Amino acid sequence: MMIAPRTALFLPASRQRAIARARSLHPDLLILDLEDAVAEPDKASARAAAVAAVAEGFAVPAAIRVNGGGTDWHAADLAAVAASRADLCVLPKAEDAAAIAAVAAAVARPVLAMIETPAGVLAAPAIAAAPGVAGLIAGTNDLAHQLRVPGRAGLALALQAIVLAARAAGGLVLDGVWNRLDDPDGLAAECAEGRSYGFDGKTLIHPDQIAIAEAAFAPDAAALEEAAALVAAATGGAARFRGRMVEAMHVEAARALLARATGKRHEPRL
Ligand SMILES: CC(C)(COP(=O)(O)OP(=O)(O)OC[C@H]1O[C@@H](n2cnc3c(N)ncnc32)[C@H](O)[C@@H]1OP(=O)(O)O)[C@@H](O)C(=O)NCCC(=O)NCCSC(=O)C[C@H](O)C(=O)O
Ligand SMILES: [Mg+2]
Repeated sequence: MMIAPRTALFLPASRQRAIARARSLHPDLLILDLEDAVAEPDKASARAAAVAAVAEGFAVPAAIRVNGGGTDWHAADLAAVAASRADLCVLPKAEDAAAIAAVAAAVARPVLAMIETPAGVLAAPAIAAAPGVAGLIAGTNDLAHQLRVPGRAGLALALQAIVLAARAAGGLVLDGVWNRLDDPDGLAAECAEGRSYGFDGKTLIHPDQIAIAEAAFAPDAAALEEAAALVAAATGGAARFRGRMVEAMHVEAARALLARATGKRHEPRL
């Protein structure tokens, strides 16, 4: 089980300047994209660039998002990831648990499955529990498109189903991207909403978004102080703590919060 990223930055593997810039960035995870961010004529060169980039190394863990099953590039992408030094593979438009297990076996590293179609949402519990799947990512652009909803409000049920499926399988779960590059307040608000749904972190598309999402998903000082006090005071069974009832699950949640806050965020435990 890897420590869940709070911030996962997508970048097109076809953009050398973005790759160069990413070397000095510190999201919890980089995702070099071969799928929708890359135009068809650039697919092969982007694949080679992604493999070269992860071979050179980044300061943080790096994933490669392959093209989906049924596309002309899928098999070559999987072979490239399998032979690469990528920490993770991201599979878009996941819909079938058995196919995803086969992808995880082929790339021989953990897979983050993107849930971004109605069929994917309905299959999310089986996908999250499939062998080799470390967690789920909500693909909100594709999901809104396919559900024919104009905005995030119409995604609420799907987003909560994705969180539910990931948690039931014990995996991590990341929220979708915020497209409006010039609206940091909107990003912060969407991060807060995603956190309230239970997401561990957010996928991002621009370096300027990293600090905003990191702040939104990091536990604040007051929460950490309270968690430490609760763990110290824990006696087992029901108890009064600062005016409220606490039981074992509250102590467990406090311990998890403290562990997450002190975890080495740039070293995934795979
Ligand atoms: C959205 C962008 C195309 C905007 O690009 P641009 O206008 O060039 O940005 P800036 O001029 O503000 O860039 C400033 C410098 O930062 C570098 N940069 C920009 N974006 C990134 C990045 N993501 N990672 C690393 N570095 C980045 C630029 O190169 C500039 O540096 P320099 O060249 O040295 O001056 C662009 O931000 C972008 O391509 N973003 C990522 C797009 C992407 O990966 N999309 C796929 C994932 S989103 C998705 O598909 C989710 C899901 O599937 C769904 O359905 O929702
Ligand atoms: Mg998508």
